[in-house]
Amino acid sequence: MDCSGFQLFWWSIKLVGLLVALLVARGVLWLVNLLWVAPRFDPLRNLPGPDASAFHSHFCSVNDPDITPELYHEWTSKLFGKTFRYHGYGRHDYRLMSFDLRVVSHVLTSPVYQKPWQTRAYLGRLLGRGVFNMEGAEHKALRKLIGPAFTAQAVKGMSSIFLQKAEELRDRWDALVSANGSSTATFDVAHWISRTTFDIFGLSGFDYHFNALHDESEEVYSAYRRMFNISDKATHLRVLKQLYLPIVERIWPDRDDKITQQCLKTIRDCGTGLIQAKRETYMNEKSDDKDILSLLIKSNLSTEPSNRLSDTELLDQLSSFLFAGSDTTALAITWCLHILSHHPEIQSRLRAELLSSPTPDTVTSSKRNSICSVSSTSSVMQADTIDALPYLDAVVRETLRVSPPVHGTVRVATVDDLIPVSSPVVLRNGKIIHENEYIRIKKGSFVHIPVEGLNMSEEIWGPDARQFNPDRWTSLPAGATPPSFPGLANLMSFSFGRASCPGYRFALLEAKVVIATLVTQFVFSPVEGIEIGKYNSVVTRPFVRDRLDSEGFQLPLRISKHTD
Ligand code: HEM
Repeated sequence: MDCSGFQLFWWSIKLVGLLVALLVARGVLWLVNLLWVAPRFDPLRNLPGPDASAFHSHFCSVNDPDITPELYHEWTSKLFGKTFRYHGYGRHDYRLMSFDLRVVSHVLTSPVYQKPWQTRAYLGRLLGRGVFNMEGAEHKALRKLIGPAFTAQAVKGMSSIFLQKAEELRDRWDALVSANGSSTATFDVAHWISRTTFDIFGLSGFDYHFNALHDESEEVYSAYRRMFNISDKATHLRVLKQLYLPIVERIWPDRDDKITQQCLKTIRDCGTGLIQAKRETYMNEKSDDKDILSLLIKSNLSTEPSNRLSDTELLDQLSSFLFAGSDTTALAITWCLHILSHHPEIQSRLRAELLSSPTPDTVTSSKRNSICSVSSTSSVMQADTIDALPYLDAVVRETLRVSPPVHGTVRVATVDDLIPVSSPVVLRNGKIIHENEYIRIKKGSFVHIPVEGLNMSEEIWGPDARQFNPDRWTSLPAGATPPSFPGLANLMSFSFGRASCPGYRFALLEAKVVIATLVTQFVFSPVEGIEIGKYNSVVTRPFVRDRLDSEGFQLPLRISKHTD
């Protein structure tokens, strides 16, 4: 190497060194700002709340269903009041949590608060440009477009599917219970109910037969199931990799990434064909199909062409509804049977109401094969009868109150904001924020909405808030009724505001129909020698204590035929 070549080499080394040093310095500055500087100016710092050491997180506590009812009670009524902050990923990470409905309403209704980009990006990988992935004007337009698919009328139009599948499940269980000449059997009801709600959504969502109750090998069903299972079991590290290093998944996909891609392809191939066929039928015959996809296609075609969704986007909505509505409703039904098994007197009273209610002629199965062919007034009447039963309604709502399938949700402030409070907040420096004054929150701060906590707040529901008592629904305290309590269906379980659950009527009717069909036929009791625990991921699932790792999520129950 001659002298000038050596100098060039030497300068290159220096330049690279300088760049590395600058990058390291930037990283160090970023860390110093994140861990020490920014937290000092975070207005949430002054709020009351539990303390933590440098890398201590309260995530484990606020996500542990074994302790949250007691913990929230202690935090709100004894230690911090209704509005406080806790620590997310360490002491520097202040997060707001509130049981003050004015604060909660502000956060859930103001456009300032959005679903965190992490949630949207993660779900976007699986569900594409679905409703979960959208925010702002785009989200608002989409909610308007999907509205017609979830009206009370539209949901009633699907009731024959709910009845048909509930009866199919009842018959499958009947066979299990009667096997070997017995009249009692013990099995995992959670998985059976999940198969049922998948089937129901296949028919009422896309007019598609998953046939999961019959067997679980249908390819689109398997694709959804495998994909959702992978996402449900994803470790923290895996989620972080997918969010912050998505390129790794593209260049070097692991087994789960490959399976997810295959599943997405299967779903897209089938879904695109379905959408094209439905659209053609609608354009040619103005068909009267009542499944959600048909209603979406109609709504889409009657929207301004510039605002219409593409076929892929339509399919992404359907996948999002399936993701949001299938396991949630299955869990509502599953938790209800679990609770009834522990409250035999409530179970008997419910059964008595169901057996004494007038039922119109049942609809023959052939009429119910596809929602498109259903013109059955009697199934709507039957669903209407079921829907109107007061004790069933109270049992279902009370289950959703004490065991909400979605235990909480999170929003992030997109700009600095002032949040009005209705209960005083005593700051750490002794200053008081009075009613109708504001707490400050800075852009980027996370707000945790404690769905389960609000459902069990003594302040809202009275001193027996943490007990299962369906009778409370005949005379709710003033604080638990509108306008004081804004939750959909009088619960926080479906949230409320801009991104509340559009499927709540669907879920309530589906749950009632399935529970009514099962409880008239069977008696549910707990399995001796095991204890059922709750596990919070995005949803709250049941498991047998000490057997989660070996056997996964399940809810075994002892089921016998009702004979009286
Ligand atoms: C018992 C059953 C159900 C429960 C407990 C439930 C609960 C919820 C909750 C709490 C949210 C708000 C999440 C958030 O704010 O981050 C939500 C959103 C949503 N739910 Fe449900 N849901 C249920 C059933 C359904 C059904 C049956 C469907 C559709 C058929 C559905 C579709 C959706 C959709 C699309 C969203 C997103 C709304 C948006 O982002 O604008 N859900 N659900």
